[in-house]
Amino acid sequence: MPTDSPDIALRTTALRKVFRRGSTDVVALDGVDLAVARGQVFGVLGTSGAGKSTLIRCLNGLERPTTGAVEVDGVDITALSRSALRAQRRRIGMVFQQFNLLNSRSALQNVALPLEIVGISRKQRRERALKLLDLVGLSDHADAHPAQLSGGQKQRVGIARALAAEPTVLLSDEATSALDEQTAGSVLDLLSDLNRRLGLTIVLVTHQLAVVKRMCDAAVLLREGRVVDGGTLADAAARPASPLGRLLLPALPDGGEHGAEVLDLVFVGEQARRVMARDDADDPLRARGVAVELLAAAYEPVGGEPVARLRVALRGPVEQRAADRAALTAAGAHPHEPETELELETA
Ligand SMILES: Nc1ncnc2c1ncn2[C@@H]1O[C@H](COP(=O)(O)OP(=O)(O)OP(=O)(O)O)[C@@H](O)[C@H]1O
Repeated sequence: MPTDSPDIALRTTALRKVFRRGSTDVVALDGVDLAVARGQVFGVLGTSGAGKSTLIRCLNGLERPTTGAVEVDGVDITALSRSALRAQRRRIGMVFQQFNLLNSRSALQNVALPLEIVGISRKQRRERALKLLDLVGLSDHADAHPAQLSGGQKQRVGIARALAAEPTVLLSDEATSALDEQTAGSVLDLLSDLNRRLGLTIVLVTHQLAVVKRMCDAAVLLREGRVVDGGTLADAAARPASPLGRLLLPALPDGGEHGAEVLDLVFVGEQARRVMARDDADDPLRARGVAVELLAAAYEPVGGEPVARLRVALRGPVEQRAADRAALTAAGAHPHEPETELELETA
């Protein structure tokens, strides 16, 4: 069934996957709804066991969901015959944590492999693979074998291979988790570049918050097979009750403050810029005579938008504090109750 909006590259509806383990059912996905807009970088964030791998396998057609739909380019891949599914699977390019390159083949031959499988001529394969290697900055390594390449270079080959069949969506399964920070950064920069230059839709499945903060326009947080929160990162950061937003906020140092009401203020976008510039004319901490004391501040881009988080103490009497809160909200702050930093546990 076609999607109602042509701008959705990938959609899941009420996706459910139940595994039978002995005499018990394991619900790996429990009604997952995703809508990834064309050209978006979309994050799927979750702890170990949340259902990320199962979701990936359903998205790329390796696993049939128990119920629910997976639409790629408006085509429900769960309803396809085997041969139609094989063809449609090319619409999703995969990048893997461990690269999954064939060691016996050169970089060029690895990139050309998906084209070989669909019967493209040797000459055309070579031309296209060379173009793709150039796109990922590896044109001078076409004849190198994986053993002669660094981790970052291997992943670039993996990305070029994933793009060979001109997919609608590039699905990255922890693609930078096995790389050191600097190399991971350059691979993420490459993905951002491909997103911008080619308008490539990218889904990043990861347990790394930093990857989502740096890369994604929007994300969902998966827990025990369910989407517990989602949306654009800036919106999530601004919503006090958002579990995703709380994970995305810039970290503040721990430290108790006694004898005062402590509040976290979150500013997003232009307000965040003004607050951090401490521009007296606009600073909501100074405006309106609010009696707050700044305890700590942190600033970070989240999903391309600046986010400032300030921890303040309200010192006045009860009525004054209520007025201060209202004034801060009116000045664009989103008050959050401070709590122990939420960590996304890693596997
Ligand atoms: N083939 C299977 N048979 C039975 N149970 C499974 C199977 N695959 C996954 N599960 C169960 O489904 C749940 C989700 O697993 P999944 O591997 O999708 O999580 P994950 O988020 O990818 O975790 P990780 O990051 O550790 O890989 C887990 O409880 C897991 O034990």
